[in-house]
This record gives sequence, structure tokens and C-alpha cells, in this order.
Amino acid sequence: MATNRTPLMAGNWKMNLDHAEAIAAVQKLAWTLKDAGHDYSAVEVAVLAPFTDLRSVQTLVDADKLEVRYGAQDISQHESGAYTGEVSGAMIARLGCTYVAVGHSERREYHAEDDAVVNAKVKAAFGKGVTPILCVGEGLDVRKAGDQVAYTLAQLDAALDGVPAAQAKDVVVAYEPVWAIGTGEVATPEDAQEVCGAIRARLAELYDAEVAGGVRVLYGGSVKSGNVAQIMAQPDVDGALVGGASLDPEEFAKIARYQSHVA
Ligand SMILES: O=C(CO)COP(=O)(O)O
Repeated sequence: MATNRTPLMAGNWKMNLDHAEAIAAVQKLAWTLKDAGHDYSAVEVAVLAPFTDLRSVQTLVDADKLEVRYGAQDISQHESGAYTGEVSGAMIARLGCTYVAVGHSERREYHAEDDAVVNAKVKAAFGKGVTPILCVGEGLDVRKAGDQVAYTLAQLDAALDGVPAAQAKDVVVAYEPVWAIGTGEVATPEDAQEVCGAIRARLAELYDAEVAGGVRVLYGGSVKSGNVAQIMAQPDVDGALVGGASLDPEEFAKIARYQSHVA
């Protein structure tokens, strides 16, 4: 990857780890990285925790001055009001979240989030100063038809509709092919590069080369310590969105330390 983009390793815990387990996991992650002499300015590390964990994670990170960043897994498209069960951008921002995942394929599939909702959520996040990690990626049928690039770019276009360059320059895009999520079937480095490169090229068309050159494009789908280095060697892959493997702090720390496997 290009050196002007700081790689980001983000762990998406999904619906795992309660608030007490979250504290233990973040402590273990931070200690493991500290022991390894991790330089957070070289590789940023974040966890996306369930809403109920965020206050505990915030308290721990603040008290121990940890450099691990954290965020939420979803955000309401609405500002406030009669939306039972929803959590607003202001609430997430107040908990010190740096990031929020938007448009994860599990939200799109199980909670009927369409492109318009994803677009509204991207805007809701930016509106409160929280950086969206915008998730895009095709299912198996689309991949088999060879339409993965067009499909994923259509999701990108829709999600960024009306988002100005001043905000888009900070977005994080996560390419997560649905067939690789939780299946153990990781995309080949070439598959990841094909779509991540196309995402960056489209950002240059939608905005300009400067925006495209600065946006971090992550790969997600069955990333583990054993396969991360090859994926990170691709020029347009700037990090990983890690599900299952992020639940084990030592394994996740190894993923964040992918450069030490390369050396
Ligand atoms: O969905 C993912 C991260 O958002 C990927 O999950 P896995 O790493 O478990 O395949």
C-alpha cells in the first residue's frame, strides 16, 4: 500500500462480548500490543463494539490513556425522537467513538437496509464527526456472474450520493465480499486488489485524485494472522475489517502486527 495512508485494523465484534468481556478484551489487546512495542501511528487499531459496551470501553480507554480506538457497529439515520431501539449519531459521538460501521452486509441482509438508508447513515455519522466505515461488497451469485466490480461500485456511488469531498476524504471503505464473511473462504489477494483498486479509481472519478489517494480502503472476510500479510501487500488495500479473529485479542494483535510477519 502507499505510505501516505495509515493502515487501519478494525475488529468488528458483531453481537459478541458483553461489557465486562469487552473490558477484558480491550485490556488484553492493549497489553499485547504494548509488549510488542506497537506503533499506533504506523498501524491504527480499533474495535467496533456492541452499543452496550461503549461506555465501558470509553471509561477504560480514557482512564488508561490507551491508543486503541473504538466505535459502534451501526447508527440511526435519524437525529432524535420516536425511533424505539435506535441509537443516534450524537449518542455515539458523546461516547467518544471514532468510527461507526455503516451498511454492513448483515445489516443490509437481515435489517433491510437499502442504499438510501446507508447513504442517510453515512451523512448522519459525518454530521456528528464520527467517521463511517462504509461496508460494500457482493454476494456469491454476483461474484459467480463476474459482476463484483460493477455491483460494489454501485453501492459506493449510492452511499456517497450528496456527500461533499470535505467529508468523503475521511471516509473508510471496507470491501467485504459476502461469500468470504465468516466462511473461512478468504478472497485471494488479487480478488481483494481488483475491487479495492476499482473503489479507489471510482473515488477519483466521484471526487478527485487527492481524495482517492487519501481514503483508506479495507478488505474484510475471513482475515486471520496467517493471511493478512499477503492481503496487505496489495497496493490498494489499507487495512482489514476483522470479524471472528478480532474476538481473540492475541490473534487480533498479531493481525495488527502483520508487518512483523513480513520482516
Ligand atoms: O464481516 C466481517 C467484518 O465486518 C468479517 O467477518 P469474518 O472476519 O468473521 O469473516
